[in-house]
Amino acid sequence: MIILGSTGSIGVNTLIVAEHYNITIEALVAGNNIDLLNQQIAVHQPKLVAIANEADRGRVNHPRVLCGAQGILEVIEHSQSRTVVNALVGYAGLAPTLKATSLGKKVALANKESLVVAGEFIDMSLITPIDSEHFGLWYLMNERPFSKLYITASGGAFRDWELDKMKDATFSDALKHPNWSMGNKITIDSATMTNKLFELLEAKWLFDTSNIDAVIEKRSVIHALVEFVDGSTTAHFAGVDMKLPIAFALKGEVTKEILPPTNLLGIGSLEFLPIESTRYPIWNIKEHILQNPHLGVVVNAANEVAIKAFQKEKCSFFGMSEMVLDAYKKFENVKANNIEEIIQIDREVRQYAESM
Ligand SMILES: NC(=O)C1=CN([C@@H]2O[C@H](COP(=O)(O)OP(=O)(O)OC[C@H]3O[C@@H](n4cnc5c(N)ncnc54)[C@H](OP(=O)(O)O)[C@@H]3O)[C@@H](O)[C@H]2O)C=CC1
Ligand SMILES: CC(=O)[C@@H](O)[C@H](O)COP(=O)(O)O
Ligand SMILES: [Mn+2]
Repeated sequence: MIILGSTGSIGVNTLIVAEHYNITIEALVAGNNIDLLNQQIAVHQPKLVAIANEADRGRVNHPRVLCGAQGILEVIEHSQSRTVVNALVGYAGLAPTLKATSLGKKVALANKESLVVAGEFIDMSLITPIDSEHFGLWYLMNERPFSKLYITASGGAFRDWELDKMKDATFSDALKHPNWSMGNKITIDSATMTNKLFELLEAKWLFDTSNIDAVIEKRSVIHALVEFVDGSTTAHFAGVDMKLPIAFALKGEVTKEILPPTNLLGIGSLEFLPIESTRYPIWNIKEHILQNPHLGVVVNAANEVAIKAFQKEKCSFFGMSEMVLDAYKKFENVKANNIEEIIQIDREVRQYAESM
């Protein structure tokens, strides 16, 4: 197996699961965290390694180190492994997903942006999601006909803040996720509800349905619900730990305990709340983008520019969704016919967003 993004939140959890199942690690890909990568190299002895920057090559304790975006593609190209775990973050994960699937490799996909940006052009038969909600949906559906899918949202860092106070929220405020410990980008996306919008699109491509919605469940005890044609609804309860979805993505079936069972008497009351666009302005486009999922490339590109601007204090918290919604309006008539056009649209949207 090869792991793209081994030094990140998902990558580290994936290595724990891989050790649990004695899965051989053929290659590791990291960005800048060379110290952690060297620790992982010492334990897993990969044949091949890639990192983001050439300047760090000398610090990596390995004889075969590739670098940059091209280096990641070469790792995939030269690997014998049938499975690639894509735990890279953002648009940077798309080309590796396309490379792996073009070689017929299975992709255990945490990098949801691959599907948000180019789901139409990805072979879903090779994709297994590493995402708690989509694992839950798959677990519940169990190949039975359903009438509607639901995923839950924690509400993110500002779910209980006064709207007025959110106007002055900072990047570090937004990193305080109420339930999960994750990488920075997804945590910011949780605060704006962009992560949930992305997850609706992810589910559209994975399960070929737009009949899906999201509700806030603040405890993140329930991750997904499926409403079946008979009118019954089942819910997926699981602990706040990605090792369960990862174990299923790697092993297909899991026959022993991965997480402590849910203590039903310890949960207390559960509540489902609506996602309101006054607090999460990105939710204004939810219905439209579900009917026009090809516009995911626009939202993702503008969102990545907006997050960088927010981090550099060049825009406010709500300024991020203003940037995204502006770009969405500007590019609402684009439709890519192939990956080359996806790449072009991404470039144009980023240029537009950066000029705002
Ligand atoms: N964290 C979670 O619980 C969940 C995450 N996801 C999704 O999984 C993906 C990964 O998320 P997460 O683990 O939180 O992200 P992190 O930011 O924690 O990790 C990202 C990983 O990608 C590496 N990386 C980033 N840029 C590059 C680059 N240019 N070249 C090589 N490596 C790079 C980082 O390296 P380094 O750190 O060494 O710089 C790190 O190993 C995202 O798409 C996210 O939406 C989905 C569900 C849950
Ligand atoms: C763990 C996981 O799957 C994340 O996508 C998490 O669900 C994000 O939390 P939010 O529900 O706050 O977006
Ligand atoms: Mn999720």
